Amino acid sequence: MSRPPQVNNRLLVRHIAQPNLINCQPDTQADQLVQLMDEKKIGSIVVCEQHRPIGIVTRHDLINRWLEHEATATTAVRHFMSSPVITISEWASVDDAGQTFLSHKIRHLVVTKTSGEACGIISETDVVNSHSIEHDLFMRSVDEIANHSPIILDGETSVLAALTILNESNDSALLVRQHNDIKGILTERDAIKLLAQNRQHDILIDTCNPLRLTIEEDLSLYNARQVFNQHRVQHLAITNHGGEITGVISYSDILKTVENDHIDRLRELLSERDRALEKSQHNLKLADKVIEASMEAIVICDRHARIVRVNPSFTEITGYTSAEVLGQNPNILSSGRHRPDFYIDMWQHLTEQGSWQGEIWNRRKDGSVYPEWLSITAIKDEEGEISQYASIFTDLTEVKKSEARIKRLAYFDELTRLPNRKLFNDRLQLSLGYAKEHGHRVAVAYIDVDFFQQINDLHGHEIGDKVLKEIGRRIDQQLDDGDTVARFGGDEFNLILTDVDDDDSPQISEFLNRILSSVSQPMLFDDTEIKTTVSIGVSFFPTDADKAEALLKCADSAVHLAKDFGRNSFRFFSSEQHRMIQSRYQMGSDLQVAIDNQEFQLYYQPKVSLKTGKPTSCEALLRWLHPQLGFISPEEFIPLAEDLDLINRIGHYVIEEACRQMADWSLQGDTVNVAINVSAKQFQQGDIVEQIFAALQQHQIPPQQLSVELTETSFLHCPEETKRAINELRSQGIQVAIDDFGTGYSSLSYIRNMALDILKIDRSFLINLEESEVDRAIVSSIIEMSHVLGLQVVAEGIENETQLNILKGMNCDQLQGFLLARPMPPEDFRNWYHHQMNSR
Ligand SMILES: Nc1nc2c(ncn2[C@@H]2O[C@H](COP(=O)(O)O[C@H]3[C@@H](O)[C@H](n4cnc5c(=O)[nH]c(N)nc54)O[C@@H]3COP(=O)(O)O)[C@@H](O)[C@H]2O)c(=O)[nH]1
Repeated sequence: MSRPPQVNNRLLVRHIAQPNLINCQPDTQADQLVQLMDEKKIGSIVVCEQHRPIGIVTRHDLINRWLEHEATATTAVRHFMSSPVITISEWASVDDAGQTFLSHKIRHLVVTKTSGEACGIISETDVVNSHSIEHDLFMRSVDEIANHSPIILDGETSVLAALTILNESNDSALLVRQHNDIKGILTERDAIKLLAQNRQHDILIDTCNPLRLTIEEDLSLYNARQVFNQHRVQHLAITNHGGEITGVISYSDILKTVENDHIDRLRELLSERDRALEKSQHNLKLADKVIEASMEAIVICDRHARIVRVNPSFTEITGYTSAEVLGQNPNILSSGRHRPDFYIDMWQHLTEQGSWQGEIWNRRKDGSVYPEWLSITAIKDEEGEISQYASIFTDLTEVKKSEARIKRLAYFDELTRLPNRKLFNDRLQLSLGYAKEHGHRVAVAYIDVDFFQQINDLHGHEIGDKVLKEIGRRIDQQLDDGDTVARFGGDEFNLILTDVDDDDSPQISEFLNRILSSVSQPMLFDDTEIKTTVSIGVSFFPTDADKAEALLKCADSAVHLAKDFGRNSFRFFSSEQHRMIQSRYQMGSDLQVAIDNQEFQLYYQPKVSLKTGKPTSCEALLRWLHPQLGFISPEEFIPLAEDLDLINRIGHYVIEEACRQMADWSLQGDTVNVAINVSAKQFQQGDIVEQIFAALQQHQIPPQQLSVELTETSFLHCPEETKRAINELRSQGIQVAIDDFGTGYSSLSYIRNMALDILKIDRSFLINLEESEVDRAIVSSIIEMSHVLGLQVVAEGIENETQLNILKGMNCDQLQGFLLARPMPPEDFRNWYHHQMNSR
């Protein structure tokens, strides 16, 4: 049989128990017990059956029994013993024994072996004596605890009567008086002796036990105890300083006193223990709640790494219920992603350092692998041995997703999921580095969506976004491994092509044609069909540039070439373009100077009525006389001025000069109506209307003499501002014309909404008027529809009589073109005008 664990440094019952247990059989008679108790001078006898305690009889029980049932001295003890017997294991602590005494209100405990056999007895006194009570005994005097009102009986009292009185009282001794003096003492032990001698009936108490020994009442209990031990007595009478008997003190009173103190201390100890227990139970409950409610998964394992507890978050994360994992090793969660070394290191660290934490991949019940942040702590017991492992982990799946998203945002375009500018640049640098090392070529393409703004304006941004995504997808589909398509934002896409043979190889042209063809296929979003195209500009490393930024600039400039070519096409960057770019930069700075130096002039080109053949008005056309380069076409510098935000200053000159010229002609007696061109960007500035009204006012020109020509792009880029400006201009009598009709979006609904006066058909429709039936049909329709909308129609770019005759048949209102007159300086125009007005 294994020995119960020894409680460290704690006194055990077996250390203080009296081992020679006096016991008897259950059928032992009462009178035999009295003999035994008297003979052994003991206070109690244990009744055993097959060595197991089944009852107990004390001195007090026996006297009581004797007095009540005198005639039954032969009664077997089983009939009056106290049963069952409260026992205590020899391995229990003395404190536990003290607690048992208290809780059962008894004075003796039978000590048993682990087998249950009785092996000794322990009294409350033994427990008290086991503690260091000397100090307490010193601190108290006999006077403090003595019984100062003892039972005092006359010496003539019979023993039987005295015992009856004693038995009925709580006292264990009484004093005997003779002639007013205390002469003797009668105790329970004396009673047992008398019972044993069967003399209780025939004698008086004055003969029992003469008083031989007294102690003074101010004696310390420590000294009193020594007297008791020295004389082997249980009771003593006490005296005051005058030698007068003042009370009785018993040995057990002394012990009881200390015992009471001890019990008080024990009680305090117990209640402290209760409080601690309550607190720890409370803490346990709290810990329990925390574990249950924790958002983090918690796993508790025993010393053998077997799972003994998991919380609901564990089940939520792993999919395993508590019942499925209890008793299992946590390696049931292993994902297989870590090498065995990983786990070996982890356990080694855990054992040596007491904890481990880190990121680990585990597998859920459904087989999916997930990342978690795991902290394991080894918990040690009182002996310092690892008794448990507590693991806490959080699912990092969402964190990883966020990290991936942040990474994606940093390197990828959110809308199309294609690489963004940053990633594109990184990859381009890498590609160029590699190409330099190995003598390879790299192509960079700049892809711009044609008329994307119109898609947004017409169908809304949601569809616009879908179109961009689809274009990105279609381009991506055409790429080989190692190539990159990126979106920098807006409607721009960029390509890196790494496997390029030659700058103008059919291979790259075929590839670019595939992109053009793929993008131009119709797209269907819900019920909306969208058709769009792209323009592509391409530059090559190392031919065009050897740096990433320069290559992108070259591709950007080539895309303009593709757009000029009519869009839905690609163009390679050329050295001619390179020169043009250079000259464009130069022109930009020259333009600034031109504004300051007033290098501009206005030329005037007449418009003639088809019916009368007489001039109706003229169009003011801007000329820049460059000091070195001579005349520069507005087609060249107006877009540049728009790009450089110089158009407003230039436009202001045009308004001012046209009005000044009208005033000048007016002074000379000619009222000439003039049309000025207004760029879409001028509407964005916001004060175009004010500028016009101010100039008219300043030069005293009636508004009806002025008309404004604007292109369709003004409606597209800033429809609200344009509409407001048009309404204000028209409200003052200024006519508004839509220029170059047919080259842009050609929407008649715009024209109706904008409330215009004049529509100018672009000259591109007139070039092939004679040969092209389609063009004739288009022009004729435009004229007809314009008339329905109440608009005057001007056909521009008339260069020959055939065009003139065809337009006459179409009922066009006015004509403009080289056939009639080229744009002229003001003086020439005036001469021409006079000539025309005066001719027949
Ligand atoms: N925002 C401003 N734009 C202006 C201004 N002045 C001119 N422009 C625009 O520049 C473009 C080119 O103008 P220009 O070089 O002056 O060419 C005009 C005519 O010379 C040309 N034209 C006229 N008749 C014929 C012809 O029979 N054949 C032929 N090949 N060309 C011809 O057309 C231009 C006038 O076109 P339009 O304005 O569309 O009526 C041009 O777009 C101008 O609008 C300015 O001050 N501000």
